[in-house]
Amino acid sequence: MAFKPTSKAARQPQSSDHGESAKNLLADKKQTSKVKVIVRVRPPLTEDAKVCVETSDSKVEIFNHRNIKETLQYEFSSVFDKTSTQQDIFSTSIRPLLEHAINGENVSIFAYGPTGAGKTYTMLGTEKDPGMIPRVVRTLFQSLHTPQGKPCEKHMVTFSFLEIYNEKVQDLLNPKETDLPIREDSSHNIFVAGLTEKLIGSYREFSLLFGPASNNRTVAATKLNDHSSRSHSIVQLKVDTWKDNKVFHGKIYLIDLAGSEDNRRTGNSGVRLKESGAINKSLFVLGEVVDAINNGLTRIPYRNSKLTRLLQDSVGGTCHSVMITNISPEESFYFDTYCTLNFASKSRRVINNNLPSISDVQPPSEKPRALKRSKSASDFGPVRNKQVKLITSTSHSSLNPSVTDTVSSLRLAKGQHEHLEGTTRGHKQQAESLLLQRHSQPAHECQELTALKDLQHELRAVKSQLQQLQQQQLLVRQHETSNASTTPGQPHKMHCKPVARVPPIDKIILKDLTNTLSLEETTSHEERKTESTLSCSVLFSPSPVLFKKGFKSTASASSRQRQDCVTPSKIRKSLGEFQHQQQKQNEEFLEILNTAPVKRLQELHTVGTKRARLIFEWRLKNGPFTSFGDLSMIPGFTDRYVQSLLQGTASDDRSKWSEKPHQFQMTGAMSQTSGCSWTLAVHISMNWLCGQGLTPEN
Ligand SMILES: Nc1ncnc2c1ncn2[C@@H]1O[C@H](COP(=O)(O)OP(=O)(O)OP(=O)(O)O)[C@@H](O)[C@H]1O
Repeated sequence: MAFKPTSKAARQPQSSDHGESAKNLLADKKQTSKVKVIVRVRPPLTEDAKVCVETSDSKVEIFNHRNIKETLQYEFSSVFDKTSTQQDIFSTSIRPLLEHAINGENVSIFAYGPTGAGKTYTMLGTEKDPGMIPRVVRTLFQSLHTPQGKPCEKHMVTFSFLEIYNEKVQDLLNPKETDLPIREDSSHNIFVAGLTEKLIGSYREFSLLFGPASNNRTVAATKLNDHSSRSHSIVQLKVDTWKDNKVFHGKIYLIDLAGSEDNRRTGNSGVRLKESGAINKSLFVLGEVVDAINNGLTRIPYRNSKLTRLLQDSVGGTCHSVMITNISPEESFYFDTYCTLNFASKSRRVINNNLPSISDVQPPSEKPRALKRSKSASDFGPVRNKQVKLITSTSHSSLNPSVTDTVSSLRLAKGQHEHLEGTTRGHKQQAESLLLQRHSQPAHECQELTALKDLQHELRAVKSQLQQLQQQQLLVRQHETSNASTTPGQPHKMHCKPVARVPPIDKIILKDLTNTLSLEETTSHEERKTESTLSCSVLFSPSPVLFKKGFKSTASASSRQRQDCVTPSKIRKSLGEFQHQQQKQNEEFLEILNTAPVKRLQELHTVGTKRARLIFEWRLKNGPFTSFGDLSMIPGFTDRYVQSLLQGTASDDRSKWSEKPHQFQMTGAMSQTSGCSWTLAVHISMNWLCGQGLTPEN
């Protein structure tokens, strides 16, 4: 190498004496380049795994757990499915960026995703199938070498390797340095003071340093990944280029982020739990930074974490960034995938598949219904596979919509069940380890006592949620069994209890509402209460399509008039609208919880400054709320408070409604299932079938 490293202050590509290229760069500075977000779906890890992710062109689809009639569709710059190779990703999305670094611009490439989704595989790869890091270095040197394969004297490359672990910068080339400061020079270049920089002239020189240094990375086994990366590992390549007696400084960051974690599933405790808090906080801030850049905001919160502070001169501005979002296709990772897609893409389309819901159970139609979208049997993973299969098996007679829908319901209930079981196990482990600590230390020294209390509290909430789901699962399974045994052409039967017959849901709903109306006739005051209790949150006006169209409009009329007015189709429609509205409101509320600043949060009903700050801090530490249930994990947020926050009513209202089992169940379902309107639908319908003193023969 003919050139010595230049001073850090010289690492400013936009200096006015950089010649023509620099002028162009200066002109470009006005434009802020967005972070390109691509998605990679890894192959299922076992052959018989059920998958829940479907990809097409630049779109990713998953089913909507809040409403099984719907599909969520996300759009990205590019989507790489399970068959994609490292070479595909490198040649289409990464290689074009290298030219920018050689021209003196900054480039960052980072892999984001939940633990076990394939980030390390994508960035590092294997010996046989190298990932982005080795490919970038190899290709960079190929570009910098002369056609004869000799190093070109116009360029110089320095290599550094660091990790950010628990918000501390550690030098992986010199592991003794464990907490290096991040600084900014007078030209706004960001650098790590004291970080080892090694001059490298070939890929071989790089691998000789990189291999051993990788062993210094902090990895540990979690329940979901035996070699889980517990830190953000960052390869830094500085590329200095001399041209026309001027020097251009480019920088490439190659980042394997630590996995975004749901500690309820990873079973993390103690040190792992602390690591996890730091991981989730920095990823949350990274998400905010990417959002701010992609939305063209002027204030970008780089300083809120070490990771984003370090990336300040390499993400946004004139820099070129690609975020590779890794997701797992297995159904067991559904909630991770759902959160990751929401993180990576702030916009999504909800597609109504127009399938009947479990509350729409009807006798089979005469002719098989055409599938709305004519797709192959592999369409949308096993959910649709199963539907297609079931449809085929009944195609000689009639399509029984309830069977297909119930199967989806059951699968979802199973998914939630597994999720909660994982959660419960995780909490138990955490509680056990904290208890151990408690016994081994004097009480006043045990800093984790508060955490233990919170965990025990949370554990109780999760257990009751689990019980709910188990009951639902049982009911749905009974329902499925009865449907599956329905022979083609026969009227549809639904078994609430073994071998029991139940009339079509229309009649049940009508009867149910008529009962309700006669109850309501006794007190119009209670009717008003019902409305407010049913509203999920005081944030939203008490809903009520159901009441506007059903209960309310008929409450003052005579019983006969009411029956005329409340037709089954009206009620079904109202129910559908109600569920839809409920779901929309829930999503809006979650959105507020996940995005609103403290000032906005404190405007929510019963949320003062202190609680708003607690919500905000929890979000910072643990990432976005995935459901309303998460609220009860915030220290000081009791179940009772969360319920009253969601319902917007004093908690003692509930007891009044226990007189009316269907209403009580509706509110109960909403609060306990974190606003999952699908569960609400199951509760309503199952309760209609089994509760209210309705025998199946009625
Ligand atoms: N595209 C792929 N093809 C084949 N196997 C893959 C692919 N992606 C990931 N895997 C495998 O999946 C497992 C988990 O991958 P990996 O360790 O890269 O996950 P990760 O997202 O880095 O997890 P963590 O955040 O916990 O470190 C590994 O066994 C890996 O070999």
